[in-house]
Amino acid sequence: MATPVLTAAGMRAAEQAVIASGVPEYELMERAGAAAAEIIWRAGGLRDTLVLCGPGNNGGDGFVIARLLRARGVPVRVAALGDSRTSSAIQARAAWAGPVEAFNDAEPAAQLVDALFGTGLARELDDGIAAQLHDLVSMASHSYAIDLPSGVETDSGALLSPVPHFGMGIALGALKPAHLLFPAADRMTRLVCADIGIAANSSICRLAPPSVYAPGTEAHKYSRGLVAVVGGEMAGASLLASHAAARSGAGMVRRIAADAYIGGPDAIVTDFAKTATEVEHSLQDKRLAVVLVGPGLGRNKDAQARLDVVLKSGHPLVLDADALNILGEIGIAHLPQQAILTPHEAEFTRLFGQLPGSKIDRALDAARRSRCVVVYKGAGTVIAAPDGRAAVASHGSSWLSTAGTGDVLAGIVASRLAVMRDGFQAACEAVWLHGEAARRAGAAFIADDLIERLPEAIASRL
Ligand SMILES: NC(=O)C1=CN([C@@H]2O[C@H](COP(=O)(O)OP(=O)(O)OC[C@H]3O[C@@H](n4cnc5c(N)ncnc54)[C@H](OP(=O)(O)O)[C@@H]3O)[C@@H](O)[C@H]2O)[C@@H](O)CC1
Ligand SMILES: [K+]
Repeated sequence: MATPVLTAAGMRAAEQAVIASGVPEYELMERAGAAAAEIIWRAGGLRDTLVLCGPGNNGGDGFVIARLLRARGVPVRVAALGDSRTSSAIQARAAWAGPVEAFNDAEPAAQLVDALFGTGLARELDDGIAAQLHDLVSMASHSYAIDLPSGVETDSGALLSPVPHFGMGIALGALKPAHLLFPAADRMTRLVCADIGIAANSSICRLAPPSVYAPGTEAHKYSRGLVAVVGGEMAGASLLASHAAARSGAGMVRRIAADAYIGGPDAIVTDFAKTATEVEHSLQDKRLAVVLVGPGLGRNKDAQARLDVVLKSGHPLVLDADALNILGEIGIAHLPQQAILTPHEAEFTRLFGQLPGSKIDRALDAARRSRCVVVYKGAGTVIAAPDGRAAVASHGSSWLSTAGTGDVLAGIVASRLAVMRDGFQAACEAVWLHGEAARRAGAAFIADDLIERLPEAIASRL
């Protein structure tokens, strides 16, 4: 099941709904503290522990954690940043029977629990606080960020001040955008989400592993989907995209290009189309399920003419690379509805300008404006649909930052769209399969290696 992602305001609303149903706020704090203490106990056992508590409810969680770990025999010290300011945090502090040290004077411990700030962080940490937190985390062998690492902005994943790298992030009740968006997501080596009995409903989810279906017994190449990849005069990128599409489940792939290249897998048919009129003629095939345009298209007048006939073809479209760059110049008014766009950061800005908000907000805004599914690529790829659904991918590999991997992704998107026809689902499946192929390819791979791993990635989800 997809894990929901809630903003700070969404989390407060979910919390208020539970409180309105008769559960006291302090009970939620006890649940949160108990769930986190259980995780820490399992990971860290009887290690010497220092719990850092802030002034709000995140600090309140810290006092509960300290009390429950101590009850299990863990040697625990608590250091607080001033007085507790909320009624629940005051109650949790009162239930902690041990001493409370001043944060600035706290000595390091093998295990460090950061309960300074969570979703209520309003501004950057003072330099002294950030430096002390950094030192204590780096001197611990085990470190845990309660709800969020102190210093990250909940909704955007930005670092408001320097944030150390934690061994584990323990999200309370639901994931927040900062658990998946970079740079914050990179500050937690492992991430777990503790259930505290809050119904977290959201149209934004973490990208989940898909269920992929094998073709039915009646299937044939056209029922499984014929994908056309429209390229230009340079073969490489459109070949990569075509090859990736062929390895991702489509029944047949046809490359429509102006280059004279005749190598590549024999299963891929190349239509030599020197002019836009010839491309137009090739696209008149009613059996086409999806057309991908962009990889290797080029940006000259001829490329624009080719793109133009694709946009007018009436087929479901996937637009990538040079197609997005040309659209960035001529404007998104020319886009047919319900296409899938796969921009990286620079292409996204060219298409939509500088939009405000988090990467999730920007992707959703772009999807609404363009009435297309938007796959906003990069570390923490966000897939957004015009109806408000969004999925955030957090399991990509940093080795994906190499030439041609975008062409491969575009090919997978086109192929999954040909197989299933739902743009948002197809894009989600494609991003997951691309990430999984990268994980299986290991280190220092090239785009071609990813394609070879696609059948295994698909097989793992059958
Ligand atoms: N939602 C839920 O369902 C549940 C939530 N729970 C927990 O509650 C947490 C949210 O608690 P929260 O709202 O009290 O905010 P929190 O993060 O403790 O910080 C607020 C305090 O810090 C202060 N402050 C802020 N920035 C500062 C800075 N830079 N430097 C210094 N001070 C700064 C701020 O002061 P102010 O801005 O008002 O001056 C205020 O006093 C959440 O993450 C989770 O752990 C669970 O217990 C149960 C279920
Ligand atoms: K924290």
